[in-house]
Amino acid sequence: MNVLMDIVAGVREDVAARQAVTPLAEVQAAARDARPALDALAALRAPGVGVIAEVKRTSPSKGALAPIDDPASLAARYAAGGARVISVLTERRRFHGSQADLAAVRAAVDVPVLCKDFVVSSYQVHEARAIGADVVLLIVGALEQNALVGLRERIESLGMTALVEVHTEAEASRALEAGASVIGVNARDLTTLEMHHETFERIAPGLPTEVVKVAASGVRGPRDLIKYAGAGADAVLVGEGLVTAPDARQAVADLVTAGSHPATPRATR
Ligand SMILES: O=P(O)(O)OC[C@@H](O)[C@@H](O)c1c[nH]c2ccccc12
Repeated sequence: MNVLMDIVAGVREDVAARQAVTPLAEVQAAARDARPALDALAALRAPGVGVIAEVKRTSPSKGALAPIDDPASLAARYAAGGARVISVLTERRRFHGSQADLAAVRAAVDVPVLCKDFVVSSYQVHEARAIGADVVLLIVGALEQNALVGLRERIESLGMTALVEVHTEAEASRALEAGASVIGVNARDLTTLEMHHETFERIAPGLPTEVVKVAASGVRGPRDLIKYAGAGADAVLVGEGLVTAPDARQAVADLVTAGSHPATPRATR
């Protein structure tokens, strides 16, 4: 079994356990009561290369990255540095995240918050909305095409934005066919956990201009952001490089500065 399928199997078990405690109707009601979602699409389309800063404790490839005792305060530092969106890993088994982390972050910042998980059911989409998520990740490689389309529609019908993640050209075609307006290209192959640094440069030029393009994984500093910007990135998604930085606010600010420099492609567009 590949890593992605293994993670998804665990997620399905966790979702079934939660659903046995809290039925869908209850989560749907909570989603309806939540404060309306923020417009992440507009935030990502603003001039300059956007920084999506991630709250990430652990990863399956690297193990423990940083002990994050207070996700809300980390997120507040990211926001102070100019992060356009805050991503929160909510997956429990491999990433040691939780929905409580996202709820805490949501309460601490006023920028859009991304629920970073392995979403395979509409139950999870309603959960994400109920805890205040504005953006939900969908991983093409984890979903059949009809599920991808249905989940994308569900996310948008709740006023949220879907960030549709791909790692290959074939997945990018599926994302477009599913109507994605924001596509993330992950440099890491989630089935093997290998990094392929050239993935974004290969795939992004084939995407329509109106699609918001996010480069994910492996961004350690301004040089990487500038490289991705040159290949057409509208935003970069950064986890490890920020959670391990001595000063998270400064580390985000350095990326934001690089992304708004007049010489950086996309800075003035
Ligand atoms: O820590 P990094 O190398 O900056 O990567 C962040 C992000 O791209 C990574 O966390 C990620 C990208 N896609 C995912 C899907 C699920 C879980 C995690 C991810």
